[in-house]
Amino acid sequence: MPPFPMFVSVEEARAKLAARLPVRPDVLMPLRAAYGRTLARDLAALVSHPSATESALDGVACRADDSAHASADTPARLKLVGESRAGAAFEGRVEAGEAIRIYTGAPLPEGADAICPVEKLRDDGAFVELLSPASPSDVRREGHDFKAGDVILRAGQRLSPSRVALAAALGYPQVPVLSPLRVAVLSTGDEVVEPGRPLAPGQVYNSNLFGLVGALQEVGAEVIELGSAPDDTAKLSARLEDAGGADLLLTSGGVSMGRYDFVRTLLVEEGEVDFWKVRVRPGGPAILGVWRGLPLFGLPGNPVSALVVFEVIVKPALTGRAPSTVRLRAASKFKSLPDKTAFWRGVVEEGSVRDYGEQGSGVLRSLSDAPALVVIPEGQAVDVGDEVEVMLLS
Ligand SMILES: Nc1nc2c(c(=O)[nH]1)N[C@H]1C(S)=C(S)[C@@H](COP(=O)(O)OP(=O)(O)OC[C@H]3O[C@@H](n4cnc5c(N)ncnc54)[C@H](O)[C@@H]3O)O[C@H]1N2
Ligand code: MOO
Repeated sequence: MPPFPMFVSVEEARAKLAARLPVRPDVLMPLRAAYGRTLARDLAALVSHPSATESALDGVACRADDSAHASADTPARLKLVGESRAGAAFEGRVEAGEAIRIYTGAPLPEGADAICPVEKLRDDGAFVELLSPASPSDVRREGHDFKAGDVILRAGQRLSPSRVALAAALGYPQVPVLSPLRVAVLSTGDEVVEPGRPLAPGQVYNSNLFGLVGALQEVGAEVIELGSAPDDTAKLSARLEDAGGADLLLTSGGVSMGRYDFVRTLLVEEGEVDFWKVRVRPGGPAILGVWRGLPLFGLPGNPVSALVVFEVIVKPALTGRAPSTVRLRAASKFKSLPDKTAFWRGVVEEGSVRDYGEQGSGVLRSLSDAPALVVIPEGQAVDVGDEVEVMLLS
């Protein structure tokens, strides 16, 4: 028996990796640089939105009672007493029988409680005729979206474009975010070649490095690119030593059963192993350990396995969030092995999901053509028409 756990579940693998990551300090970051970062604290609104009760349309503001029976045949005739523009409010009060011109986002004056849009008006300069009743529902109340003091954004949320916009709307020029994790990425294998160089038979372009750098950037990590290392323990160690300042070493390849699987032997012989092998398909041979004081997660070399294990284990550990899933009807059969959760590449069509067909771990097109992972827990089979859990990848 090896002196470390083997065949851990996906959840155990996530938890063990998360436990190896350092706690990240908060930093205050200008909002314009914060896209993609993770909020470190809840954000409460500093102001209300809208900041005043305002019009949702271009038209006139008046009292609803004055136009309750207005129609094209019997228009309501009201006296124009002014206008309210966004940024230049009407300071007076709208009395019975009066209206003001008003524009979208402009403050509603006192006395008025309804809006009639320009399409339903005749305007002769001094008076307006409303051809249909002015509507109170076209008034946006102060604080209708959020009120000052309401907690609107939450710690742990990733700042997507809409959340960055929302943080600005709440009134924050800077936001507290988690300082990014620094992740060093290294591909291994004598056969791995950088694109742009000639490829001899038996060699393969280093697709894992590019996929993993992109996946890390997507989760807001700071990436240290280490390129690739040959199947040689001394050279592998030398490359990993270049990862100065990294919080995590992320490698691909060299973790399975072969004699040249040096990432595994490096951890077993020179480090500490938290686990080797996960009850997952694809990606079973993944390994986690510590080498010279740094956590090292070894992804399998097969390109689909590397990216799937990143999505289902590494990304949740880095972000602290389990993958979000949807439930869809299966349009083909799916099954897993008794002791492995399967992540099938699936195609989503018309609200259901079908098997992509080619499920080989070396066929990257299965992920790029079918960026949906159908999750089949250990020992389960799914029939056409059953509901399945699906992770939608970007
Ligand atoms: N006897 C057994 N053999 C294998 C087992 C097993 O249980 N028993 N597991 C298989 C599984 S599952 C996987 S996944 C692979 C994982 O192997 P390694 O992590 O050791 O990866 P390598 O052997 O180094 O490479 C596998 C495959 O991927 C290609 N590769 C590697 N790096 C890259 C890269 N950066 N870019 C593109 N492609 C890459 C490599 O050329 C190989 O074709 O082991 C099975 N074997
Ligand atoms: O998982 Mo390996 O990941 O089946 O090729």
